[in-house]
Amino acid sequence: MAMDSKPPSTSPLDFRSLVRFATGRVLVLVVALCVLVQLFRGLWWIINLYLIAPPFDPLRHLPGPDASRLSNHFNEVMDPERTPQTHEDWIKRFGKTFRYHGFGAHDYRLMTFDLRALSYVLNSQTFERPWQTRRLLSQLLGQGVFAMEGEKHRIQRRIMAPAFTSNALKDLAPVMFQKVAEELRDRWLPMVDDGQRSKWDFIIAELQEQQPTKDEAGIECLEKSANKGAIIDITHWVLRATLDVIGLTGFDYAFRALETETEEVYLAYRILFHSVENGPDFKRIAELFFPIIEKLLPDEGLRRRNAALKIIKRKGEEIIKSKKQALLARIATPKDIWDKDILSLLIKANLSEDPSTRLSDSELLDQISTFLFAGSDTTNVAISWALYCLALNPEVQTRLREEFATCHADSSSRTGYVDALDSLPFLDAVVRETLRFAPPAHGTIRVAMKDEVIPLSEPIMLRTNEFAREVHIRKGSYVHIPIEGLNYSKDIWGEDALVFRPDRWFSLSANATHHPGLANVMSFTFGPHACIGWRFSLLEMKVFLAALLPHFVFAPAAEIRKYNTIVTRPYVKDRLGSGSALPLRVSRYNA
Ligand code: HEM
Repeated sequence: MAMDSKPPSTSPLDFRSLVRFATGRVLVLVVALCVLVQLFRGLWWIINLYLIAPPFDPLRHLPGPDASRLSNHFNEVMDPERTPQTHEDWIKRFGKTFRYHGFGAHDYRLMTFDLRALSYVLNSQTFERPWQTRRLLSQLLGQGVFAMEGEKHRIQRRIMAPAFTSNALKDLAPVMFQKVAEELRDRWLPMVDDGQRSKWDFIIAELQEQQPTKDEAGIECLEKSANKGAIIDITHWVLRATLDVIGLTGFDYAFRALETETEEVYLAYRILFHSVENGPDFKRIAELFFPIIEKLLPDEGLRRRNAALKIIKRKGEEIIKSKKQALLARIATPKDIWDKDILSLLIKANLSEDPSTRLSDSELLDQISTFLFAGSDTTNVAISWALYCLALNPEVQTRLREEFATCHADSSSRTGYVDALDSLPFLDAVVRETLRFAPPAHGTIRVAMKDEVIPLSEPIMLRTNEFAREVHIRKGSYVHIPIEGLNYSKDIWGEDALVFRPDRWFSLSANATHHPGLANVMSFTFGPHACIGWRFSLLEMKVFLAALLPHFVFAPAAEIRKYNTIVTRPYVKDRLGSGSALPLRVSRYNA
């Protein structure tokens, strides 16, 4: 339709039309200008990102693998099936500090295995978690400690620290960890005795028909234990147990996940776990950068996730309310173990009169989500990998079982149970070796908040053929901290770093003894954002192994591969679509 652009004539009535006409024109002009400005900004952003900024990025001088304009190294640095080989190759070719490419040739990212550089980055206020990581986590967990930086983060850590001291954990262990671990054992005993069959029996039979396993150790174990016991999906059961543990120890809340899988908060968490298990697809990644997509194009997965979050929020509010009342009513009584559980500490901070340490109701709720998630998913994976490593190493399994037979807790002492477990050197070695060999978090990222210079312990040769003792990095650049790569570093762990060998913990090299990582490994990182729950996890792993190993023998049932979806999870090879699973053949141990 043709537009009439002739201005109307000027009678009083026409004057109003003229004003309307002019206003309309001005509005169109303003909108067009705004669109133009935005287009120009977008264009400038793209030109700057791809053409102007890269030639001035100081990281371009670093050695490292090259990528073409649109390719990237994400698979090389994030796929745990490839990273050990990639890291080894890159360290050989480029040294301990190099750069790789993120979203294309323009995107230089620093990766370093130099412990001095890492200490600098992880301890410095200049390097924060990138907003993309924080947004991803806050979509699931709200504004908990994971999403915080600066002063607010420091205060939240200080509030929660007393819940994670060795003493506080010693009180919780026998009551909660042990109780749940023994319940898991009691659930498995009849399954194993009756040779109960699950969907994994059929899937594995099908896989073996298609492709018999070639792994000699696997074949040997399979033959020895064939048709004994039951095939149990370890991750499925251990996640139920670890959710029960963190529910009871952290929040005095019984999911009863081991007993029955019907409790609504448990089911809501399963939906959340499921939403991360299969890794983010293209739409989820796009939503991270442009949250408006979520609103414009909601999908079934998003609706399920939001419904689950609503249930968690409602239940969380109920838990907080009843715990607040109980705490206020008990304030006059002598302190008991609940004074130091996570929720009591959070509620005390919520009730605090000091505004600098007070947590708002919504912050309190978000912390609950954070701890339920961080405290169950990671330990589930850690305990599952421990049982997998033992299944592949029957001699280690036997030795550990023999050590448990020598362990007797002093039941008259408050800390007797934990002290007894802590006195078992081989158990400690197996737990640390599992965390080194199969770290639940494959890596982490920091972003420079301003231009910075990172010191190095060893000089590097730049592409300009000059030596450098420091790396210049500009605001907005990413630093990739390769947790698994550092756990496999031959410099620190020796030539057999890629082998699961708990005995290494009895003769550590100087580099490993002085390792800055918590528990001497990189798995919990270090610095102000390091894992607050590291002691909790070590103890939980020990308690579960102590409850299970004296009763069961674990053997491999299928070929397993690692896949990274927030944490490094086990999957059955060629059955990735079935979700994360670790089927092991579990049989009774008869002494
Ligand atoms: C084997 C089990 C675990 C592993 C491997 C693990 C690993 C990690 C890692 C690597 C980080 C730091 C990430 C970074 O630097 O960007 C972290 C942070 C954190 N972890 Fe763990 N974690 C485990 C268990 C737990 C448990 C049991 C809890 C709580 C009960 C917990 C709570 C947290 C919290 C709250 C943070 C954020 C700390 C902060 O930002 O200040 N984790 N964890």
